[in-house]
Amino acid sequence: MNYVLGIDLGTSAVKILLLNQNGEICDEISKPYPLIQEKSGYSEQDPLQWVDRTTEALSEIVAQFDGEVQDIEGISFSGQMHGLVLLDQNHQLVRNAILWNDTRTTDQCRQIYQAIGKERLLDITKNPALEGFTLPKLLWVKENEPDLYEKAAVFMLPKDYLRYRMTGKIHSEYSDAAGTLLLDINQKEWSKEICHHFELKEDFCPELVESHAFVGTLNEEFAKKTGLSSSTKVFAGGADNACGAIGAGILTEGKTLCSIGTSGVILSYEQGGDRNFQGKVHYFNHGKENAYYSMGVTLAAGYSLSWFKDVFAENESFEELLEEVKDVPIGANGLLFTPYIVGERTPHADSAVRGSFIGIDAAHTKKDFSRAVIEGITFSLNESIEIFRENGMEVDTIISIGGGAKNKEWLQIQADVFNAEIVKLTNEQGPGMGAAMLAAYGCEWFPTLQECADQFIRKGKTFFPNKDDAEKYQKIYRLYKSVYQQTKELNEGLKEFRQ
Ligand SMILES: Nc1ncnc2c1ncn2[C@@H]1O[C@H](COP(=O)(O)OP(=O)(O)O)[C@@H](O)[C@H]1O
Ligand SMILES: O=C(CO)[C@@H](O)[C@H](O)COP(=O)(O)O
Repeated sequence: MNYVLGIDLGTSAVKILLLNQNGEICDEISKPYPLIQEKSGYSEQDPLQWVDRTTEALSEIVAQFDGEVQDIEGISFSGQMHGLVLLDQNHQLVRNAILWNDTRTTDQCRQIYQAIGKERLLDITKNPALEGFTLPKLLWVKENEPDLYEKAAVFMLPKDYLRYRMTGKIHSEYSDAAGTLLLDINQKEWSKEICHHFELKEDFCPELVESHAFVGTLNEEFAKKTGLSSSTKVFAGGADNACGAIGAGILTEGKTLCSIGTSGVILSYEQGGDRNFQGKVHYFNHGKENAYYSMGVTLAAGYSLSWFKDVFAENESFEELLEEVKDVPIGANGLLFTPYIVGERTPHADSAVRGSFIGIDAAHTKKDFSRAVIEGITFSLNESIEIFRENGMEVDTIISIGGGAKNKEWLQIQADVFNAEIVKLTNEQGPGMGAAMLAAYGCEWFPTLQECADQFIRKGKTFFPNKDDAEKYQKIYRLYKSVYQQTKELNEGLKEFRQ
């Protein structure tokens, strides 16, 4: 029996899966690492932590593995998107990585529009200039840390840096490159026009490959440290949302995904790069060759819940925190939460807005707040579904993955708020499964990714919308939608008091 490893370099942790040829999970290990948040709006990580935690996790997997280590045939990756990693000429790190949920770059987004023009940027990249994307981060470093910028010889995305440290080879791949604002997503090449505008040398952007491309084998040093064989094949991998989609079988038109991790996304498969959402949702290359996906993003989905838990229920598990949610009626006894705790992306690209609890009553207890938090996150994701529906897409069945799919009350809330059937997968492992599938496909275990999905992905319980409950949620959703406009100005006024 042969095996593959899927490495999901998430925001909260690296999660590694060992899968056999039947798609059965033989081992899984997760190692957390911290966020570095020096100021409000800043979010960084030390890339060396990614490498060290991955090395530890792989060593543990190998130590627990009772087969022949040479039978672990391939490795691939899924990575948190958009993060900027800068290397100098000797391929040493220049600074910490600036992550996708860092929103310090509002001025740089403005500069991008001034230099390229909004319409032209949309033509080339299919996406607007958002604080979370990579190019604005690069311009921020240029403006604020010119000495460090001078030293930078190449930029990388998080999982591409990890792969470089495992193989010694530098590459980028289309699904993650699509989130940089430097890729011409239809031509599948770094945009000369954008690079030229910002004086980026040609070799500043790594060579582009497909997600399933074989990029080399493990280097001797990494193999020795982990106990893996140096003949293990390494495949490029994909952006975490592309991999989440692969791992959930979102490989044909009409399929929709809801993923609640640190961020939350509603993602829809696109066969071509030609649908026009005018930048209202993101549009990226898929991890499947020559395919795309569109997606709306809630910046702090799972993060809102983990923030709430850390601040108000530090010693409780997520299960304990959500235990009593079922005893609270729809609408959390009149309490409404907006999850804008680090700003928002879809539908409000706004880095200054912040979250709110509206309607706090002396009778409310913690369980009302817990329910309000998960309802609010779900309302925010519903705003992305609304955009898809307004653009003529039918969204009647949604595969739900990520930490948020672990709780059955929340899955039912998704069904009722989205007014769609919600399918849970039995072997749901989020993006790590997609990464492992890219390795399995790369190893030629299957002629297509679809055949790999047919073998590996198993559907579990379906949650059906309840008509009465869906109607109640519609009413509250209308109120939810008005909170953004009504609190926008207040939040701008409060901005100067944030640290
Ligand atoms: N048992 C649970 N029930 C509901 N939500 C959960 C549970 N466990 C984790 N979560 C949510 O899932 C999030 C983490 O999801 P995950 O997919 O692991 O994230 P990431 O890939 O961003 O690191 C947490 O922030 C939390 O809000
Ligand atoms: O910024 C985006 C997508 O545009 C995020 O989805 C990141 O890719 C991080 O994902 P998670 O850690 O929440 O999985």
